[in-house]
Amino acid sequence: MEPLITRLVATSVSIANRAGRIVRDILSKGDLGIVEKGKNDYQTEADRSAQRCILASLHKAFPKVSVFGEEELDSRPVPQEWIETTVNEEVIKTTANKLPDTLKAVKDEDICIWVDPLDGTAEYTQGLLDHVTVLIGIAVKGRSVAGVVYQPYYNYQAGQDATLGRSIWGIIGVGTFGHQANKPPEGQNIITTTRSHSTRAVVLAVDACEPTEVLRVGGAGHKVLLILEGKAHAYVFASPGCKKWDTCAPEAILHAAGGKLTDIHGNDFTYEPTVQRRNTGGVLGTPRAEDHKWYLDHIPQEVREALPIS
Ligand SMILES: Nc1ncnc2c1ncn2[C@@H]1O[C@H](COP(=O)(O)O)[C@@H](OP(=O)(O)O)[C@H]1O
Ligand SMILES: [Mg+2]
Ligand SMILES: [Mg+2]
Ligand SMILES: [Mg+2]
Repeated sequence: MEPLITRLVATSVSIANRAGRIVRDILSKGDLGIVEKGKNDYQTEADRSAQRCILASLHKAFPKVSVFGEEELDSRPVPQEWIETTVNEEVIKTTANKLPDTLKAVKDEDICIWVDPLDGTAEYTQGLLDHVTVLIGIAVKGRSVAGVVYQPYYNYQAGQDATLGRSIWGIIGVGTFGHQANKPPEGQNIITTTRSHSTRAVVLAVDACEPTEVLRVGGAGHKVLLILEGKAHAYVFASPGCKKWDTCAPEAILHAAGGKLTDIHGNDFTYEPTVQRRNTGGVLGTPRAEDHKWYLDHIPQEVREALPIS
C-alpha cells in the first residue's frame, strides 16, 4: 500500500473536486443562504455543504486523522452522494518513487488537516468566480507538507467547450502539479493583496514594497496561484485576518514549488491541533525563497509592531 501522505493527497484531490461541484451547483440554483458570521465575514450554503462533504469524506477514509474546517456546523448526517471515496491515480503515479523518506513513515496521529471549504466567499457572492478555491492542507507535526487547491470556476469565461475547474496539488520534496509554472516578469514588482479585507496597515505595507502594480483579488488560495503562475511577485497581507485553513494548503504548494510563505515577520506558520486559529502576524508569500527577505525588510516598523508574532 502507498504511504499515508500519498493516499491522503490522492483522496483529497478527489474530495476537493466533489466539493467544488457542490459549490458550482449551489450557485447555479441561485439561493446562496448567506449568513453574517462577523463584520465583513460571510458564510453561504456552499461553504457549509462543501465543508460537510470534505469532512465526512476524509473521516470515512481516515477515521484516526484530525481534521479542522473553517465553518462551525452541527453534526447532521451528510447525504451519501457527498461522500467521495475515489482516489486520484495521477497523484499515486506522480508520487511513486519521489516521496521523501521523511514523509514515508508518517502516522495518523502526526497529521492535522486544515480545510477551507470555500476560500474567497466575498468574491463568490459577488460573481468574481475565478477567485474561489477549495483548500485542503495537510500538516505533519505542525508543519504544512502537502496541499490541494481546487479552483472550481477555472476557465469559466473561456467558452462552453472549455473544461471547468482544475486541481493544483503539491507535496514538499515531490513538487507542485496542475498549473503552469511561470516566472514573474522582470523589471516589474506586481503585488497581490486582499480585495475585500483592506485596512490602513494593509495599504501601508503594500505601498512600502514599491509595487509597479497592485492586484486586489479575493482568496488566499487564489493569490498563491497568481504567484505560482508568474502573475505576481509577492502576496503581502499585513492583517491578522487570515486563519490556518487559509494558509495551510497554499503554503505547501508554494513551498513545494520553491517559494516561501510566512508571516510578515518572516516566521513560519505552525499547524498543530491546539494552535490559535488566527495568523496574527499577517501573510507574506514570494515565488522564490531568496526573494522573501527583500519584502520582509520593506515592511514598515509601525506595521510590524501592530501585528503580533503568531
Ligand atoms: N478581516 C478579516 N475578517 C475575516 N476573515 C478575513 C479577514 N481578512 C482575511 N480573512 C479571510 O482570509 C481569506 C482571504 O482573505 P482575502 O480574500 O480578503 O485576501 C478569506 O477566507 P474565506 O473567504 O474563506 O472566509 C477571508 O475571509
Ligand atoms: Mg470565511
Ligand atoms: Mg479562506
Ligand atoms: Mg472559507
